[in-house]
Amino acid sequence: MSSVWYYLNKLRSISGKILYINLIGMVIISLLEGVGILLLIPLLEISGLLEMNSIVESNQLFSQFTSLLPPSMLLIIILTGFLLIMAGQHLLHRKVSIQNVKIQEKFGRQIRIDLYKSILHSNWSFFLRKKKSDLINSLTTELARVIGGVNLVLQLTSNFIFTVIQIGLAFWLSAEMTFMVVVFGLILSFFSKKFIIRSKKIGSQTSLNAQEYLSGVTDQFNGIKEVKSNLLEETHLRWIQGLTAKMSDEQINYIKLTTSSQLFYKISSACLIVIFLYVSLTFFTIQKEQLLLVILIFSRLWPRFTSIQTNIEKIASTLPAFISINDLHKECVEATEFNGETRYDDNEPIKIVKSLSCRDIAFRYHKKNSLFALKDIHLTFPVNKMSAIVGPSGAGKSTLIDILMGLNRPERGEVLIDGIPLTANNLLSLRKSISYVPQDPFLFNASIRENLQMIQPEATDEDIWEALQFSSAAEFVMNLPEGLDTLIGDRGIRLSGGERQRIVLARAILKKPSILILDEATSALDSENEAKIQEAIERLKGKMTIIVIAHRLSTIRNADQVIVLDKGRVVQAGGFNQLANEKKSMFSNLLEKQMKAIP
Ligand SMILES: Nc1ncnc2c1ncn2[C@@H]1O[C@H](COP(=O)(O)OP(=O)(O)OP(=O)(O)O)[C@@H](O)[C@H]1O
Repeated sequence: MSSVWYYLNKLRSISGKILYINLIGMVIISLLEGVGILLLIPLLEISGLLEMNSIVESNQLFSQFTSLLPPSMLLIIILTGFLLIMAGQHLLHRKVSIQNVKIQEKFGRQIRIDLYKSILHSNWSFFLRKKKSDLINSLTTELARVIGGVNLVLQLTSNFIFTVIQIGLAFWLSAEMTFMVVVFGLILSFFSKKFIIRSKKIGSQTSLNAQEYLSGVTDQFNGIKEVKSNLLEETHLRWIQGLTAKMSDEQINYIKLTTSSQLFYKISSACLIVIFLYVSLTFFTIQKEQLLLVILIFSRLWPRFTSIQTNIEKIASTLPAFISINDLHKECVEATEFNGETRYDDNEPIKIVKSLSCRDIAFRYHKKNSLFALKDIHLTFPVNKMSAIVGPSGAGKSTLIDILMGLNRPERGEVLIDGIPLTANNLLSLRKSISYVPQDPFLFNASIRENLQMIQPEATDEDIWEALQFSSAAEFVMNLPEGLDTLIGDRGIRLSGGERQRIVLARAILKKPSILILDEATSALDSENEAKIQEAIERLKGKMTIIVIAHRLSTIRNADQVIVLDKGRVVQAGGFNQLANEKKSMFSNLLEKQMKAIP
């Protein structure tokens, strides 16, 4: 329940005093409804159906009131009063309902933003641990269940207020009878605990199924080429048939559960009325007028008991979503990269004067696992020089880059910027001065211009064309149907791997970084384009610090230094020719293999 309290508190702080005003509105609506029913008393008296003075002592109030009115006007006055009270109640009800939706929307929007923000601000190791589809599921399905759950709590509160007021009115009419019904209601709610527990269990299953569904569908569409080329359609169809059957069963079980709890309540209410009538007529010599009124009130009250029960069951089924969203939120807070006051715009890019370096760095992805992805790393990346990192697959090249960018924190040792350790204080500034081109470049579903301006919103067309020219992308962009305004990605035209890489490179250059990091940036290029990018990088040399991860050693011939990694350690470092001449070394081996591979 602590997760529910957490979100109720949030609701309170997000909505402010309007929440309490609305709760008071609900109380007034319930009171007006009660008064409306009480007005039936003088009506029934006038109609001669009942003799009201005989009902309860408190009704003498009505008699005193009605005796003040002229008898000929009595019916009209009471009917007008009834009409005004009902109209007032419905008008207020409308206002409160609209206000409720406003409160719910504001709350829903705010917690969506808060969760999204805390996910975005989490550190890189959080993203390495988490499945993308689970995060999407949390931000969509689970969050919607939490918002729905909070709305249910609001409904429960209004039901509760209504019920308490109605009980109060019923007490006024007959304390013994009301006491009996309330005791009966409490006994029933004790027995209906098992429905609530089962609801929570079904709710947990709902969460698991939704997670499995989204994760499976995302994986399969991401790998649709493998699915089609390996004829895996049938296997995946069987998976979805199995999972959807499980989801249907779970929904049917939930409906069975809620309908049986309602059945339980309805049969119990029939029993209650029978017992009530029997006890009243046999032991309490109750008058028929009083009986009629109490039945009138309880016929309105009892459905409220049932809906309180249904509300609690529904809330129980959303509890697992509350717990999972709350846990995710806590995990994000623990994994926050920067503290809450950090303003992204306030940090200027860092100006490196001498070098970026690593001092005695060691890093493991899993602390329990003794395997070090990097160990004993002492390196210096001189400013405005080009450094290349090479090594076999799994050597730790990408891990080293992630540490340099401050995405991963070393377990031992530190990254130094001109001798100053990289900490949370200068991390943002460092990131602002870096442009990174990943192995698998990502482009948004937008035009080429938007994709480039995303990183540098104030870039002019001239800047964009210059960057495209630089990355050898200008020619093919010019030939696209709408030039810079051509849509790319899923909804636009498809670009080849090489074209995508050149656009992403142009985007990186547009930022005018002081450090350019290229992770296999030329891997998807043909030799002609690769040569063009080589020329471009040559042009950049001396203007910015360039760090390149390269598999194709031909691309790093002109690097100022080459660092060779193997099994997480630096095994060689020096100039290209110097390393190539070190016989029987890792570098000369790699070089030899590549020479042989070229026909
Ligand atoms: N998220 C991760 N969780 C656990 N281990 C990881 C993770 N990422 C990488 N590793 C491990 O760390 C080691 C270094 O991986 P890294 O990706 O840095 O190598 P690499 O030299 O960049 O390889 P490649 O050239 O194939 O991209 C490998 O043993 C790899 O299995």
